[in-house]
Amino acid sequence: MTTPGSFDDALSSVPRRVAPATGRLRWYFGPMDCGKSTLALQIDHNHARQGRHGLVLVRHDRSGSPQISSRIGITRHATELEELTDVRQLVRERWAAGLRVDYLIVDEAQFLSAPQVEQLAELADDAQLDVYCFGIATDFRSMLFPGAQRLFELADELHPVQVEVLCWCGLPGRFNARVQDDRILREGDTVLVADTDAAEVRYQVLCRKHFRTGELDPSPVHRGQLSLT
Ligand SMILES: Nc1ncnc2c1ncn2[C@@H]1O[C@H](COP(=O)(O)OP(=O)(O)O)[C@@H](O)[C@H]1O
Ligand SMILES: Cc1cn([C@H]2C[C@H](O)[C@@H](COP(=O)(O)O)O2)c(=O)[nH]c1=O
Repeated sequence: MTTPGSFDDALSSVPRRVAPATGRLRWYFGPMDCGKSTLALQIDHNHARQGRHGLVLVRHDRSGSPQISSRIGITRHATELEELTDVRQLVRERWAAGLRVDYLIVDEAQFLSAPQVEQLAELADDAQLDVYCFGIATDFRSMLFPGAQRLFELADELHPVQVEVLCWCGLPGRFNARVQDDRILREGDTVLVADTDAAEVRYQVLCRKHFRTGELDPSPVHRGQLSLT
């Protein structure tokens, strides 16, 4: 017996999954450039290869397009999440069209609102979807993004992404500094979509000491600005 309008009710008309889902909410986090989008695309590929059906979601990809783009060169179309998108509704629409949803991939998940993260937790619990979220934990001021904070609070699994991004001094970098005219910006909007090699405002991953002191690379050869010849 299912309650009309519930996930169980909506699920009853949907074809069975090929492989069992675990219904877990997973949060993969790390600084810019550590390989999160690459990992998101790899996980999607591995699930799809086994006949599982995923919904690939993104909020504010750097490319400006609704896609997940990895700097290693692979991209995949994704559904853009707007500020007020109800993720449960997106899944219900798939079910209503007779499509299966086994897992969700969400890139740039730091930009989600707290209610959207709660919706993902509900989908994991009540519809047993496997939910994989990827994003940076802290902003240019080293404060948690609201979406990241809610993920730390709610996720079943926390996964720091293993690839180290090095500060110019050689220490592992964890802080995403926002840089303009070779100075670290300490004030501004939380959301400013840009890349680590952008022209005007860019981001640079630093260790805590150099994030704190504001010291940027003293030898710009590391950023390809000097010729060695
Ligand atoms: N040509 C390349 N060969 C090997 N690794 C690369 C290449 N270009 C970029 N990368 C690696 O890709 C990673 C960035 O991946 P990406 O998924 O875009 O990161 P994130 O989503 O965490 O910002 C960096 O760790 C970088 O070392
Ligand atoms: C620190 C910080 C970052 N952003 C933006 C910049 C990029 O567009 C993304 C992170 O992308 P990546 O895939 O992890 O490289 O976030 C921002 O808007 N505000 C910030 O404070």
